Amino acid sequence: MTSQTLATDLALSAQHVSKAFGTGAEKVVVIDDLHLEIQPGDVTCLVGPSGVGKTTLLRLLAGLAAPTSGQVSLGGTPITGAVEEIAVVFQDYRGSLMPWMRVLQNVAFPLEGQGVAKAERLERAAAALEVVGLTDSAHRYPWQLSGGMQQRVAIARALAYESPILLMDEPFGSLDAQTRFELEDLVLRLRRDLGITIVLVTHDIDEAVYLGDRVVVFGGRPSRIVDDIAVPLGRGRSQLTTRAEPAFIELRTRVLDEIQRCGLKTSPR
Ligand SMILES: Nc1ncnc2c1ncn2[C@@H]1O[C@H](COP(=O)(O)OP(=O)(O)OP(=O)(O)O)[C@@H](O)[C@H]1O
Repeated sequence: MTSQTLATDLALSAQHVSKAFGTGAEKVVVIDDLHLEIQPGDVTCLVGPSGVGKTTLLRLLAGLAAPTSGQVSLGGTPITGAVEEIAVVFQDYRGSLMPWMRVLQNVAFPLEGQGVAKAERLERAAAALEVVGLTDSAHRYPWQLSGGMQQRVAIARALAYESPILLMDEPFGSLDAQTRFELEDLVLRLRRDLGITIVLVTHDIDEAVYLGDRVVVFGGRPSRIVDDIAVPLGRGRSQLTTRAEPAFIELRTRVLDEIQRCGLKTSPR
């Protein structure tokens, strides 16, 4: 995997997408007539106040939930369920790893369901662990690892699918700041070295601006896109210098302002 590119030219898009939960008087429309096109090769960060529908949208984009109306498509082909071109990483890495399986097996295991032969499963798992810097921990159990390492295992598992698109839902929300910085830089490396298209939901405005080629701000109920910002910070970013750049500070202020104008709370770091 280290020498392989996972770049795709397939655009992931939501067209006229609406999503409602419940029925009758209980019905809540969370997303209404949303249009969003994810550009291949970009890191696109989705931000917005709590409850606005970010996770719901990510699940729709992943094919893990169906829109009430409208369509999600990949390269023009409608998505009606999970597809092998899209992998997903959730915040709750503890719930997603199996404690009785060693790290290598945890990464390799889901490939069994895809019909991948055992030797290739192990090879792909080992390559994915190398990408996330965990080769030395392949034979340990998840509970022997720190939270940040466990989330690296979860990322490795997604990489082992060799999917060109990675959707991440608050992947670093429960990690300490230093570990978070390391994993943010891992995300940038995945995009740079493997060409992976990444969509990342975060509450952290600084993280969104640091990682994003584009930051999409959601607000309102039903939710709509209140701002869609191209981030002109180049691709060679550094935790120390990028975050101090005037353009970075200007963008984070703009995003925070947008979210505060939605009248709800989120957390700048
Ligand atoms: N399965 C469900 N059934 C009913 N309501 C749901 C369901 N899933 C989500 N919702 C509702 O949809 C709204 C959006 O939820 P969602 O988790 O997508 O928001 P979010 O922006 O990701 O929030 P957070 O930032 O707090 O994680 C919330 O009001 C939530 O209660």
